Amino acid sequence: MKKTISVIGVPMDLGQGRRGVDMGPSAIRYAGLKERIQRLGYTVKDQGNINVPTAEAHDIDNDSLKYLPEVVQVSQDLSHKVAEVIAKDHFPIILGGDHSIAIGSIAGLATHHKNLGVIWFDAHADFNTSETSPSGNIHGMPLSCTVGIGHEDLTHINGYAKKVKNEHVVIVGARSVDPEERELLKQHGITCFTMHEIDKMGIAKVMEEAIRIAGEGTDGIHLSLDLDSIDPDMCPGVGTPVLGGVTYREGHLAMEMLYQSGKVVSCDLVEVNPILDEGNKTARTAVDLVCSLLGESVM
Ligand SMILES: NC(=[NH2+])NCCC[C@H](N)C(=O)O
Ligand SMILES: [Mn+2]
Ligand SMILES: [Mn+2]
Repeated sequence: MKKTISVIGVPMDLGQGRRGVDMGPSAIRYAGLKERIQRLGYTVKDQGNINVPTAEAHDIDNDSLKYLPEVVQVSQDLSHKVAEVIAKDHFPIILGGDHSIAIGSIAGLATHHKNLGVIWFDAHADFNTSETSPSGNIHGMPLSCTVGIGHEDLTHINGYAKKVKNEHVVIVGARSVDPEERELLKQHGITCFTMHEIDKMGIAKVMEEAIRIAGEGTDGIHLSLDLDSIDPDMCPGVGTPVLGGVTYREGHLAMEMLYQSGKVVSCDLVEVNPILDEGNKTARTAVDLVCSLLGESVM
């Protein structure tokens, strides 16, 4: 029996500065997400969207943690929704929105998975705190929050910090890390496979290692897939594009290997911004990749 997939939309744009990423859930749905996954033999339940406050209706009170109270509220609501579908043994696919939503998705997963592994597929490390962030944008901070570093309101969703152990977190695809963020990663022992390692070792070896780090001794892997990990030629519709990314085929091989591991319990698809896109190409790539994650191209 294949698991039921629960789709949860989070039209969040408060974690970064560019407008349009709030339309990510619509763009990914429009690219045929539900139909494509159903064709693979899964039952798909769309849970609709989490309510997100409108940027124009709120002021920024703190320039080093922009829209903090609003992001905290959405994280809490999303966490509840994810916990609810996980309790039914569904596989959640959470549609962003900017990457700050991963704070809520991982908090929700952690209610059930006491020892979760996380693969953070991203051009960035998203390991800043308000002290190291050059922008004050919370989408640059969700991974540090998840391991318990950062502002208490963000780290303590559901009343406790450290949803994931440092040794079970791995970043893949990084090529734009801020200097102090790099120091924090080292200090906290987070494994990071940059594009340099992918070029040298090959994506297959990198994924083998990543699956071992996030999968061994854990009760499941959460894939947090930032579409800016993929090269801008296939994913131009993202707020913070960085040249020299993961190719389309490397991305698919990574997803196929994750499927074969049998360890993945959930995923985020984040940072799709249709205003910056070319004919919904980025959302279509997101759907293609998630289909590989769910076994589309493995015989
Ligand atoms: N999820 C993302 N796209 N994050 C980009 C973060 C960019 C930069 N490191 C910052 O902290 O502002
Ligand atoms: Mn990110
Ligand atoms: Mn990114």
